[in-house]
Amino acid sequence: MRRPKSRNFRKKQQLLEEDEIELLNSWIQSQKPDSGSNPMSLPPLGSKAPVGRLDDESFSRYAGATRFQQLPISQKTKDGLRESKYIKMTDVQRASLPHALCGRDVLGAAKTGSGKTLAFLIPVLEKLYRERWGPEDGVGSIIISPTRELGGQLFDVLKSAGKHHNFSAGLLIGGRKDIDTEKEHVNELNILVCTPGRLLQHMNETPNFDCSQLQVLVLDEADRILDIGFKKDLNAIISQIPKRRQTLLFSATQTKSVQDLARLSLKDPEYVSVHEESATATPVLLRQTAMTVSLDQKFDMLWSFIKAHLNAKILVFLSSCKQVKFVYEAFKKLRPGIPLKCLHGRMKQEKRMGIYSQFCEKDSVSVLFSTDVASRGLDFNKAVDWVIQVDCPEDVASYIHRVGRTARYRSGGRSVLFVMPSEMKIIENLRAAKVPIEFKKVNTKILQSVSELLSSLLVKYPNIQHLAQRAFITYLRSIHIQKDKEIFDVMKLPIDKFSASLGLPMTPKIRFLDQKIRHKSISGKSSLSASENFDKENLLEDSIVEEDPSEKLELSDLLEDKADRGFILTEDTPNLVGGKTSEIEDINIRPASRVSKKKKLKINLHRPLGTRVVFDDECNTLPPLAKIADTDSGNASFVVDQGEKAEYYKRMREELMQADKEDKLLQQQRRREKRIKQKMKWKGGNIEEDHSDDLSGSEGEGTKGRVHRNAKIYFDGDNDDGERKEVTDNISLREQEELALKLLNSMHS
Ligand SMILES: Nc1ncnc2c1ncn2[C@@H]1O[C@H](COP(=O)(O)OP(=O)(O)OP(=O)(O)O)[C@@H](O)[C@H]1O
Repeated sequence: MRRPKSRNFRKKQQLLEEDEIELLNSWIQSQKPDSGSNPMSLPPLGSKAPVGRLDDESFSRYAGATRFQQLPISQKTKDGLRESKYIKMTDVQRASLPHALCGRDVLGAAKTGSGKTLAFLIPVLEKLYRERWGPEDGVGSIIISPTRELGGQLFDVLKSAGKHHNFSAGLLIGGRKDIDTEKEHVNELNILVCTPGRLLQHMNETPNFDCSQLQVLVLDEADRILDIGFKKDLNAIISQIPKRRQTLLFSATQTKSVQDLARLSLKDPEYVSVHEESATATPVLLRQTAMTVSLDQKFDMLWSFIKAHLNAKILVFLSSCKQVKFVYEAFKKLRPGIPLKCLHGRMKQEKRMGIYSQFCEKDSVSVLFSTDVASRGLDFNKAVDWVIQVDCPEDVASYIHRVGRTARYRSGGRSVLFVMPSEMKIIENLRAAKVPIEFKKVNTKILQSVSELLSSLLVKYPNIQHLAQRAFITYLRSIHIQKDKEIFDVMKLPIDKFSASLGLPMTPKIRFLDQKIRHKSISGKSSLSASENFDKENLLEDSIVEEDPSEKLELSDLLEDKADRGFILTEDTPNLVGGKTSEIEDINIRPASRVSKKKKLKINLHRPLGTRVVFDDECNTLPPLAKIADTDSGNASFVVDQGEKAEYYKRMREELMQADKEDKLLQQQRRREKRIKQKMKWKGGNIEEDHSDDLSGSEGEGTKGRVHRNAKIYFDGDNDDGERKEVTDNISLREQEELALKLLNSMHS
């Protein structure tokens, strides 16, 4: 704990601060274009030297500034930075800080991991400091992040760089239960780090929420926040904050859309793009590889990769929550020999944060399966060795952010992109965007097939089978809804093979695809049926693999080099099992003989001829029990026992027959009850109406009397004809006679 400072000390400190603020303010004033001095002039866009010609004398001493200590910023910020080990500025910090400190709007673009966070946090702290912002002034700055995890990370950096300031700051992100406590205190906060949804919630629900004094608005990952997904929220937020403010937008893939900038009412923004002229759009120390992997081999490839990199920290991107859940749960059961984790938007917030911080731990090796929630901004303590993109990113920007989770700030990293033959256009796009990606063919021979293990697992664990079905559907849907149809065409996918590769006993029905196929054949674009179409694609894929001479060359290269057998990449793969022969043996590499892909696909086929497919109540297929996995014993092993299989079928059939019988009985029972109810109703209603007739005493009074005399009175008007008939038929003759007698009696009396 700090000892309370004496009054004299505090006074002295205050005077010093006042002097400092005066000095900083006069410096800022001198940078204004109409101040008579030359405005600070920065190099043209994309210049390699971030801070170049600075004509103004008062500013010249900052021209060559390379360290934070040399900047015209408060001692408190300097101390915070020094203690957090931030000494030298990065390019983007050197280029943008002078502008941002002068109060200008900035559009900052720089590669992933290049230090953009401090480039906007320092100006926030400085602006509020110079304005002598205090608790009574309320919200002075809002920093918006697209994801909760990134919000948390920004908040941590803010806390460490700004620890000597007296501002109050809060992290407002969705999924937190303590919204009421937040509402009580949000007006006392000076700096809000938030996600758009939560901020808007406070704007709409928190009484007296006031940000009318806002000084600085920051959008981290600006292009993401400005895109369609956040459009409504962001527009609503912007409409509630003052127009007179400083706005800082940062991203590795910055927006240049005039419309976006107009939405934010930027004033002559400075576009600071320090790497625009760089030879590559991605970090220099990032080595990027792409390889063709057919859809049905993706999981084999992923499994083989993980098994070959048991000492690495690997981040794996998949396209949907369902994919992530399935791969995580299934691989966990198969125990690859490395801790597995998963992160997606459907998880509870505490769990999400817990997983995120566990994965950040420096020395732990693990695999994190994630959706794009982890694709932007997250630093993971600079500790990720590999980024694997199992599913193709939706565009180049998304690719750049995903791979940017490794090779951050002076550290190296590697990435692998699995591309399906139908998605090859993405490689062209990436190269056009200056992404240096090396293309490698896969050595399918050294792939370990996981599909067989999966199909056994699905038999044993119905919940995983359900996850597999969901993963299958959502993956196809994710492709179906992609905008870039040149890359993503669901009709080109080997759907049956994909289903088999997930271990599913048969391909689930895909409604949206059926419609698409029907539409296609009606419009005459294709005379092929769906399966014919897919078969054609499959054949195409096979022929590509079989006939490519370059692949043959690489295969033989690989086979000669034993160190590379652990995995698929040629040349140097630093995180390979690395010469540890015992581990290489553990990997259980397939024999090196050339197995044609077609043959392999046959092995993957999960529905042998003559297998009966059994459906459950919800029309899901029940597993045919091709194999039973004994995964609990640690290593997944197979028991391919015919007797056991037959026993399984018998049991299944008996269970189904029993269920059918029970269903029929239940149905009968329900019908009977309904009949009785209706009869009772009629009888009760009749007596009641008789009584009412008695009371009215007049024949013509009310319809009820008339209805009684009508022969077809017995049934509820809501029932349909079919049901009426059924009930009529079921009233016995005796009952009808009784009824007629009753009616006659009532008429006579
Ligand atoms: N001046 C600096 N000196 C030392 N380390 C720094 C400096 N600036 C940033 N870093 C470190 O570099 C890493 C990346 O920084 P940051 O997260 O700000 O990058 P970014 O450009 O925002 O990346 P992304 O585009 O992925 O969001 C962090 O670990 C951060 O602590």
